[in-house]
Amino acid sequence: MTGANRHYVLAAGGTGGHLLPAFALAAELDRRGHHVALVTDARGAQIPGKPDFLTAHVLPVGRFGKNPLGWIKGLSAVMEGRRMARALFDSFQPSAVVGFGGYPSLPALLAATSAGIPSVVHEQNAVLGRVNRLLSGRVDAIATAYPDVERLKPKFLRKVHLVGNPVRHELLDLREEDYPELTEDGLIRVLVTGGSQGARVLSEVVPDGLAMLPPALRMRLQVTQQCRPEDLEAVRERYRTHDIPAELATYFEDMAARLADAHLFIGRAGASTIAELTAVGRPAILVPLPIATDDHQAANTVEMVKAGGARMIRQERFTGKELAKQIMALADNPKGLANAAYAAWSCGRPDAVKDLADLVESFGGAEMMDVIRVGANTARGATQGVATGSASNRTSMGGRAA
Ligand SMILES: CC(=O)N[C@H]1[C@@H](OP(=O)(O)OP(=O)(O)OC[C@H]2O[C@@H](n3ccc(=O)[nH]c3=O)[C@H](O)[C@@H]2O)O[C@H](CO)[C@@H](O)[C@@H]1O
Repeated sequence: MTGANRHYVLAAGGTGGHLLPAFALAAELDRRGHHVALVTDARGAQIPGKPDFLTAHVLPVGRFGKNPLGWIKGLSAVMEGRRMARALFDSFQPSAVVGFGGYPSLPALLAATSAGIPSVVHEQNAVLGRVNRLLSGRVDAIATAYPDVERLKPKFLRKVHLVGNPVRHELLDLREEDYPELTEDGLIRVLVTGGSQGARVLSEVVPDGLAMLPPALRMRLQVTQQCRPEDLEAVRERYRTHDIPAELATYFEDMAARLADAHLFIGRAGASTIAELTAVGRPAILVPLPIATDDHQAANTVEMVKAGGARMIRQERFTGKELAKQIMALADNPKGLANAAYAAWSCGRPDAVKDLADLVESFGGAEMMDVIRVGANTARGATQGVATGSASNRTSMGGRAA
């Protein structure tokens, strides 16, 4: 489709939420024979998971303080970052620059757009982040993870390409596997995680909430729960009191195996968590982080909830009683959880990294944007005039019809 041996620069900063999709795209572009460089900040350079071939170029962070001095400092860091990015582009000669959000994205994309280098931003959440918002008028394309993205001006919809969020291979491999068997009296395995940092509220509410389920259901529970280190002992004690078997850890390295076994997920609504649940097809009770910028975790739940694959509980209403009520609503008949699993699966975008790489590759050669207008995988995306990724992700569910 396109020639190999092009050069691309990816810019992402701060947290794994921005860096991990950049690493996934870097690996895909490298696999296609291109050269890739990363522009990040000091924090981003420490995030584990960077492919070995990827050289990281560190830019100063341009945080804008609230007072005039903070503003001047922020602005001068952005200008310095822009100058450094421009010097890198002069020697590396990228065909396109791709920003994933976080502070380093801003100077890198400013340098690209002012030099006439094609530019793309990828938004992982269902609300356009601050840096992506600032850049949306200047860049050539906006890749999104959800059909509806808040805080995106309608006049920029024509630049939008729905691709999804990249998901690790070992999780994608589970997409064609069946939902784990759920018999009338067999085990119900519940997985609870709070995102990369864990979440205290899950430790406080989930054990007692599960204990409020009717005895016939409660006796079948087997829990796997991520807890912050300081909460581990108290949570262990709660489960012991309720006589519910539970395996607890501060972080599970084997998420693929954990999700493969789980009948139900309870946790936060970070972008990767949602992408993984919908890639594998697991029903969920989602409790968005209330302090997430522009309430983006609540927005992230909308598609899954509408499809019937998840229930959302606001943290201020997240009590044991409410949790038990929502679980009962999901598992209201023997096929309830399996049906919800299928609904979750139908929201998955397993071709995210491929579609994003196709979009990026469409720059810099004779071939242009039409190559990624390959289908319409949501009616809403189509009516908005949003170019979408591959439609192939919606055709089957590996024999898991409920
Ligand atoms: C607290 C915070 O600011 N979170 C933001 C952060 O996501 P944050 O990194 O907190 O959460 P995500 O859901 O995006 O990712 C969590 C990742 O950790 C993995 N995991 C989790 C627990 C565990 O025991 N083992 C494990 O491997 C999950 O499988 C997943 O891949 O960036 C995302 C993308 O911008 C945002 O949507 C989130 O709102």
